[in-house]
Amino acid sequence: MPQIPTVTLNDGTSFAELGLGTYNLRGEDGIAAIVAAIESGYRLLDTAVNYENEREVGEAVRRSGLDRDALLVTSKIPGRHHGYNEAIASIEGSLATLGLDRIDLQLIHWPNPSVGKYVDTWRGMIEARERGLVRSIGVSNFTEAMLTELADETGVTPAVNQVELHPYFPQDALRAFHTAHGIRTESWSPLARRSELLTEQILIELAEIHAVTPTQIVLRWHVEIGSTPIPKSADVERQRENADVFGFSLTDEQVVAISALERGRLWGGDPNTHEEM
Ligand SMILES: NC(=O)C1=CN([C@@H]2O[C@H](COP(=O)(O)OP(=O)(O)OC[C@H]3O[C@@H](n4cnc5c(N)ncnc54)[C@H](OP(=O)(O)O)[C@@H]3O)[C@@H](O)[C@H]2O)C=CC1
Ligand SMILES: O=C(O)C(=O)[C@@H](O)[C@H](O)C(=O)CO
Repeated sequence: MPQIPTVTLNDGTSFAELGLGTYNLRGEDGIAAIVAAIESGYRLLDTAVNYENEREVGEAVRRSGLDRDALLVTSKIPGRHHGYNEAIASIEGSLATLGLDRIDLQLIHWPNPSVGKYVDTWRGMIEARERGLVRSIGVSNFTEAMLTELADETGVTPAVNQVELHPYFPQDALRAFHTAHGIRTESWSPLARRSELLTEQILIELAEIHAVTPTQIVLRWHVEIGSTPIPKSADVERQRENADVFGFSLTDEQVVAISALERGRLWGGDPNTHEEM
C-alpha cells in the first residue's frame, strides 16, 4: 500500500490527503477496525463527541504502537457545548475520553446559527490552541458567510472546513471560496454512504479504464479536486481498497464527467437550518 500523501494547512501543519471516518465504529470491534486501518496506512482518524467513540479512537491510537506524532486525531465540539468556556471544557473532556494529551484537529461540528454562539466557540478554540490542547482548529458544515464572520471577528481563518461532499454534491462554489482563503476542504460521507452512487455508469466505465473499483474512482475524484475524503469502513479489505487511490490519476475531463452527477445535498443537512446538539 503506498503511503497516503500529505498537504500543508494554513497554520503550517501537515494534514493527510485521505483519512478514516469512524462514525458507528464502537466497542472492541470498533477498536479492532480502527487499528486495522492504521496498520493499512491510515494516519488521519475522524471522531466527534457525538459519535460516542472517542474512547475507542484513543485506545486504537495506543494499540497501534505507532508514535503519537505519526497520527492525526480529529474531534468535534457538539452544539450543546457552544460558547467560549464551554468549548474549552468540551476539548478537555474529549482529551480525557481519548486519553490523549493533544487533539491534532479540533472542529466545530455544526454552526447551529439559531444558537448564535459559533464565534464565541471559535474564540474558545483559539485559546485552546494557544494552551496547546489542540494543534489545528477548523470547522465543519460552515457556509462562506460564516467562515468570513469567523475570520473578520477574530483574525483567525479556520484551517479546515469539513462538509458534505461527494459526486452528487460537489460543492464547487464553496470549494472555490476555500481555495481563495487557504482553507482545506474535507469531505464527509465521501462515498455518499454507499448509496446508488457506486453503481453509476460513468464510475463503472472509468473503473474499467483505470483497472480499479468504482469506489476508488470516487475517492480519487476527491483527491483530484483537492479535498480530503474520510471514508468509513469497518472492513479491512474495504479500508485498503479505499486508501489505495494514489497510484493512478483522473484526467480533467474525467473529473468533470464525475462532477456532472451533481444532484444536491442528500440528507437535508443545510448548515443554515440544520441544528445538531
Ligand atoms: N462533520 C459532519 O457533520 C459529518 C461527518 N461525518 C464523518 O465522515 C465519515 C464518513 O462518512 P459516512 O457517513 O460514514 O459515509 P461514507 O460515505 O464514508 O460511507 C460509509 C458506508 O460505505 C460503506 N463502504 C465503505 N467503503 C466501501 C467500499 N470500498 N465498498 C462498498 N462500501 C463501502 C461502509 O460500509 P462498511 O463499514 O461495511 O465497509 C458504510 O456503509 C463519518 O464516519 C464521519 O467520521 C459524517 C457525516 C457528517
Ligand atoms: O455524522 C455526523 O458527524 C453528523 O453530524 C451526522 O449526524 C449528520 O449531521 C447527518 O447525518 C445529517 O443528516
